[in-house]
Amino acid sequence: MTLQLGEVTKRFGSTVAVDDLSLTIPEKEMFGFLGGNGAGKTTTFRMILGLMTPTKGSIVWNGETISYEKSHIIGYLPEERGLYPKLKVKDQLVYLARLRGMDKQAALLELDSWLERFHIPEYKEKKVEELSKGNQQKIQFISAVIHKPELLILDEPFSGLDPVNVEQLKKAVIDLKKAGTTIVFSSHRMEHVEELCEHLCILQKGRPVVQGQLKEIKRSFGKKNLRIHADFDLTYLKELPGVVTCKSVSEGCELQIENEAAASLVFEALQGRGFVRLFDLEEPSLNDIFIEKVGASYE
Ligand SMILES: Nc1ncnc2c1ncn2[C@@H]1O[C@H](COP(=O)(O)OP(=O)(O)OP(=O)(O)O)[C@@H](O)[C@H]1O
Repeated sequence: MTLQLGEVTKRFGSTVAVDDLSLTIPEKEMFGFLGGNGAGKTTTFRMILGLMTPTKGSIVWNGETISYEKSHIIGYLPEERGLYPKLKVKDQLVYLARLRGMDKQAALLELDSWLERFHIPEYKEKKVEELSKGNQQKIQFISAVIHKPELLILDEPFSGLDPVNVEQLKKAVIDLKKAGTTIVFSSHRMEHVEELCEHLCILQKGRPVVQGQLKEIKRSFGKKNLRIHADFDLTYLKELPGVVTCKSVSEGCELQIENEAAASLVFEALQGRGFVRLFDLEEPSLNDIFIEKVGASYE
């Protein structure tokens, strides 16, 4: 049950929001869908949901073209939250669950279990407008998952939450994945994507600039980070072959290097100079990759 986008394009007048995008999202996986502001993420989500028709291309779930009629198999947490402020949590969630084919009793049971899980059972009888922003977001999350969708789309699910609530929601998302839900989520927080996703795509102006398995993306980036803490001046290291950048930090420096051979050269160059407290070679972070691939277009 993969989700396949084939050469999808969406134009708004002269703006090309999504440009010939082909993607395969593996089933039962968590897929990171990234990009700077205006890259085309939300537009892609709306097309997957059948809320917008692509100008060109196909979107296929489980071998069938996706349409609005299939919305009961999809769960969606939109970036712009959209609950009715005056309605009680219980009435609102039961209503939304029934729209997606659940009966009232099943919806209430599921709602109770989610409210318990998020430690907010007392909010069931409250109006949405009486809840804090973070708790409204939890309710909106429940509305996206109450009907146990096969495919879950989360647009910036962690924005606006405090660290404890981020962890709670992350755990819920991980459990849904373990239970077999295919999840696509967007985030501007690279560390969340690194933690949760095996595959990802970074969009820029509607086109993928990076796509594939996170491990492979990191390996093929062609640069690594080297952290050195030492009791002597390290600025001479920036002249060595294979050293791309050298940033001084309070305890030493952080180098971007081309490969492991460059790390060996740096290691040799440190010998006999003084005490080295840390020499740590790391894969590039997703943040490094994002900034290099997408950052250039901001300049
Ligand atoms: N309904 C619309 N009418 C006209 N242009 C639109 C419409 N929706 C989106 N766009 C344009 O399409 C492009 C992609 O927007 P989109 O909202 O998909 O980006 P995004 O990646 O979700 O951005 P962000 O991270 O800021 O939420 C932008 O240039 C936006 O202005």
